[in-house]
Amino acid sequence: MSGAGAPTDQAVDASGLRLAIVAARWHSDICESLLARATACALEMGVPDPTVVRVSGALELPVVAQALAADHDAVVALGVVVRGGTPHFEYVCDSFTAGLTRVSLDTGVPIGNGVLTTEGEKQARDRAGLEDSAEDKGWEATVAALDTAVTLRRLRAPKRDTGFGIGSGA
Ligand SMILES: Nc1c(NC[C@H](O)[C@H](O)[C@H](O)CO)[nH]c(=O)[nH]c1=O
Ligand SMILES: CC(=O)[C@@H](O)COP(=O)(O)O
Repeated sequence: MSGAGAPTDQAVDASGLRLAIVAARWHSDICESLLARATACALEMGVPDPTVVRVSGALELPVVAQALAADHDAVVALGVVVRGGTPHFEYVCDSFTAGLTRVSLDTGVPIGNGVLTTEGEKQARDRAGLEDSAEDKGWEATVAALDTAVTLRRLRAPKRDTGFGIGSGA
């Protein structure tokens, strides 16, 4: 069953965080649903005003995600890649996936991957958070990115001086 084992009911207080969403235009009706669900999730998690930009296809997602990471605390990448009749599907999927991971590690900014990679349109629609979809990958990618950003904010916060360190005279 698709989505089995995914975390459920994740709630994140991401208020104050800067979020950007970059969405591809291929299979546009499905992409629009991914984008609507990502923005709805952002609002629910305390981020009512994410930056939203569009690119042509999945291959263009990493370079724009990299630019957005320069001044945002989290980025969500959305798109739909459906297998066609040539090996191009494999190259597109390998390229954008490796690209988004590299951007995240290079910049230290979480990149939520909400790009559907499917054998056909039905599988994509079933994961796009539509009325009759079984899964909501736009929402999931946004929760994951914001949850990670909140964790990083906590890890990177200056450590409080408890006054019990060496030489504190305590
Ligand atoms: N076939 C799909 C593509 N292909 C286009 C590439 O992503 C890229 O825009 C092009 O090769 C020019 O660099 N993109 C998708 O997002 N979804 C597809 O199904
Ligand atoms: C993922 C793709 O690039 C694919 O949709 C393109 O279709 P084809 O492999 O038939 O050119």
